Amino acid sequence: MRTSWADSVANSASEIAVADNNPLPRPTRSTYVPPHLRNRTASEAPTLPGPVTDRAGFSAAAGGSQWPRWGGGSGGNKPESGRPAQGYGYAGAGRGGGGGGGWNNRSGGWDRREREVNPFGDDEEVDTEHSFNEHENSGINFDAYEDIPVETSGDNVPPPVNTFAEIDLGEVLNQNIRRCKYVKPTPVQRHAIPIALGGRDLMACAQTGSGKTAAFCFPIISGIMREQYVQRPRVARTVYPLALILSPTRELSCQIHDEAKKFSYQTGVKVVVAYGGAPINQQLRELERGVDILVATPGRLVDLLERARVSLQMIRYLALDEADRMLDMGFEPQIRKIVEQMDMPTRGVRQTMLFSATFPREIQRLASDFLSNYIFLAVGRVGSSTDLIVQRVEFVQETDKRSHLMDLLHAQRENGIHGKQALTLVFVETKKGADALEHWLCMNGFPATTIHGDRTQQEREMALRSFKSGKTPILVATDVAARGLDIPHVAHVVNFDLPNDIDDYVHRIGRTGRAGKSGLATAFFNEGNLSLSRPLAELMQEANQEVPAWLTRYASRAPYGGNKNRRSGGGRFGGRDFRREGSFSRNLDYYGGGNSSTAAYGVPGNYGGGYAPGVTSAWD
Ligand SMILES: Nc1ncnc2c1ncn2[C@@H]1O[C@H](COP(=O)(O)OP(=O)(O)OP(=O)(O)O)[C@@H](O)[C@H]1O
Repeated sequence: MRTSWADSVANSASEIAVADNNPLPRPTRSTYVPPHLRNRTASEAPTLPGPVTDRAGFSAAAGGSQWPRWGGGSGGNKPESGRPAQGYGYAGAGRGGGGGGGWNNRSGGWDRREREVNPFGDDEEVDTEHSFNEHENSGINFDAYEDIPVETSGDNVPPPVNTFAEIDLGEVLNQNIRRCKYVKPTPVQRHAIPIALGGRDLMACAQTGSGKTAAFCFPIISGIMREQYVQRPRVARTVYPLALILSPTRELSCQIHDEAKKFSYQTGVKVVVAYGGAPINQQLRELERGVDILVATPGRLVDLLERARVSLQMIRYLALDEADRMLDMGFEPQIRKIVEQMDMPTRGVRQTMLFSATFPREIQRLASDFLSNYIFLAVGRVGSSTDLIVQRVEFVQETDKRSHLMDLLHAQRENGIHGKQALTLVFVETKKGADALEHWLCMNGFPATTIHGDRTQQEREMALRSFKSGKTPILVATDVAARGLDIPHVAHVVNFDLPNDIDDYVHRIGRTGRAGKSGLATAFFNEGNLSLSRPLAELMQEANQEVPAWLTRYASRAPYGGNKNRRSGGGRFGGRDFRREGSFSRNLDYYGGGNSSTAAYGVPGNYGGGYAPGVTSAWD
């Protein structure tokens, strides 16, 4: 019988208790000793593993742990891959080999830990059992993700886990996970975390709001915690982060930074963010205080690299969030520069993880340049939207859009369907259009603010704060707010102007219906959106939405557009790992509900190439 994520939530505390007392063979786990209590002898610091040929990667290890314990002590073995794979448990976390080295070689040592601001705002000890039983996320429909089909392809795919307790990320990180009230891993976390802990490169595609941030943050933080002895070069004013997380927008980088700070609280792992539009000196000062994980937007990072204030020489982990956006025409040259033309260890030496809710095949092909013997993971159909979001499409002529929006907002206000705190995010195509609509809404008694690339960073951040707090419950945005932003209580996303690309639509509507909550998305469609009619109708159908008859008629007449080759094999489970076009080995794993996945990876590319002109304007 399948165990659902939701059902398991209720039982998690007991599962964890059982896991802790389980007499069955399980990975042996030495007691985790916080870094500040460890013996700090610098003599045994290993250097960065040298480049390797292709890695054999994951293999079973004898002796209780399913995976080899390369991340362990100075006497431990290294993986063939040349970089550490992490087994269950700490295997001594490097201490067994004879004392160990310093905590990396950060200046400032442990004392800073004492001054670390508590990002949870709780200063009491976290009571494990109580915390796991607490349902802060009450109202979250954890079942919602259970019927999602999961596909993995690649060699020797590490098996998924069902609970955080099975993974053993380390007690401090576990405690932070409990503080976040994450009781069970989401499906993408169940699969991606073991893959990443196994040292494997990963291309992961999972629906919006399904917990991808933690899926890449946990293994990185845990990995850095294990690698206590990395000796970093000492070059005045240059810092050497061990992990780099790149994202396309400033706001998203800030959000990932905030999340990563929470997850790494009291682990000794330092997270710093660098993004454009904010004073660089302040960011430089932060960097100088020490950095293990650098979260950055590409533009600001290139600046820091060119000033030689950051070196990528010690990077062990590279994560690209919204990876398909990062590799599209707007960003690809910058990403290539950062990854291939600076001093970052080559693929195969570093571990590379790419995450997004959408992964057009042509972008997958590009992305494979950055990956080595990687595993492809798809949770749900690539580029699909979650059926937690009720999608409506209304035929509205350009000239009627404002009054139509007004009707929606009035109805929403009167019905109070979504409660007092309901926030509405309205997407428009241009920056000027955003300003004009915001002004008009305010004039008509609807407090609104706006976020787009022509606003200063300060204005952007203020707008976001004002929206989040409910002070201005309507945010008019360009695509700068389309990806990644996790804003609680967004009940309604309105596509006032539809995007040209269906993937952009998927990300936009994904600002609601997150973490198992439901949401509403309304789109205004007219003849100007013809090319989107077919992919939109298909997407809605796949997400079990009601497709208006008029949209079906438009779709049947429309040329195939609005789609960057997302859907190739047809059917719900078609269109996956682009390597399956060849005879790549694969492994399919279902949580039920999925249709047969054996559909051929059909039709060859009809990649239209590129994004609509102007969409990069708001990106960093
Ligand atoms: N295991 C978990 N249990 C409960 N909530 C979780 C869990 N993992 C993540 N979340 C919450 O789910 C929400 C969405 O997570 P996240 O922002 O990582 O989604 P995402 O998949 O990256 O979405 P997007 O594709 O839009 O970037 C966040 O509020 C996060 O705190």
